[in-house]
Amino acid sequence: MVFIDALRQRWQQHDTLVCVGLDPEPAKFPAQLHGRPDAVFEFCRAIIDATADLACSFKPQIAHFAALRADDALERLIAHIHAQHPGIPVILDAKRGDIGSTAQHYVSEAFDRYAADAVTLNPYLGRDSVQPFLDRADKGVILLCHTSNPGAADLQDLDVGGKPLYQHVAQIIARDWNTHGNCALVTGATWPEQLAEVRSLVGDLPLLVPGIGAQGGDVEAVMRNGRTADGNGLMISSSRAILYAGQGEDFAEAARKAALELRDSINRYRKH
Ligand SMILES: O=C(O)c1cc(=O)[nH]c(=O)n1[C@@H]1O[C@H](COP(=O)(O)O)[C@@H](O)[C@H]1O
Repeated sequence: MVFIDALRQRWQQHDTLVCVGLDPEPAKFPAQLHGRPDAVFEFCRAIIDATADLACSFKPQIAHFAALRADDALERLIAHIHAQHPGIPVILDAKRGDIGSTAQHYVSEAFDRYAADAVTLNPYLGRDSVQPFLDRADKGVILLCHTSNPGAADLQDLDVGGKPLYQHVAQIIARDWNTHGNCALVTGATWPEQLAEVRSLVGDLPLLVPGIGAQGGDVEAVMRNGRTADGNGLMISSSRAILYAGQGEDFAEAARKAALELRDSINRYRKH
């Protein structure tokens, strides 16, 4: 299914804006998984199965797998999501961005090798670096606009002709790059004013909002400033606060409880 349609279906029919981030860190795994050869797969699969009905999307972060030589586990996890939880889109968080000929290989990596439904990209190299992704009209292209980290302001807030750079990024992508309707933007939960600015510039464009949970973003501020008029429009992602909510045998249930609490706290602010 087309990424954006799958996402809308999750928002509306499954009543959730929660994006479950998959950022495996073996040192934080529960004791029963320590030393197991396929621990990354087993840990993430347990989280996926425990939270699937609460998720509008899953977002594996590629460096967390590649650094562990667990690319194969990532492939199998995405295949598992598609087979066991069909209809839940997978966002490969890779933050790619390179000249067009190399970008073609990143396209194959994300969509052919890993079978992701969407990918995160850095727009710094400009339109031609993103075009091979935009051309895959059924896939989501999620571009960094105002990131969640403290250093986001260093470049993204620079004044360019009377307004900050991130506002140009938002406008150019929404107006010029979104010809197939498959673009979305990353706007961190830790910058609620900028989130409101972006929402006012891009209409109903979907926004991926990391920074809730471990980075301290506030759900109410995100909802007030980022939701669309119909109470949707957001993929509010949380990784560590869900994945490592519990360290014991019942880690998957603890993760489910954390995801449920996040979904419910978001839903309190969807329609007001
Ligand atoms: O593109 C992202 O997902 C992303 C963008 C951003 O601005 N900030 C950000 O934290 N992320 C990612 O979102 C996840 C946040 O993890 P937690 O802070 O544990 O919820 C990490 O995988 C980050 O790489």
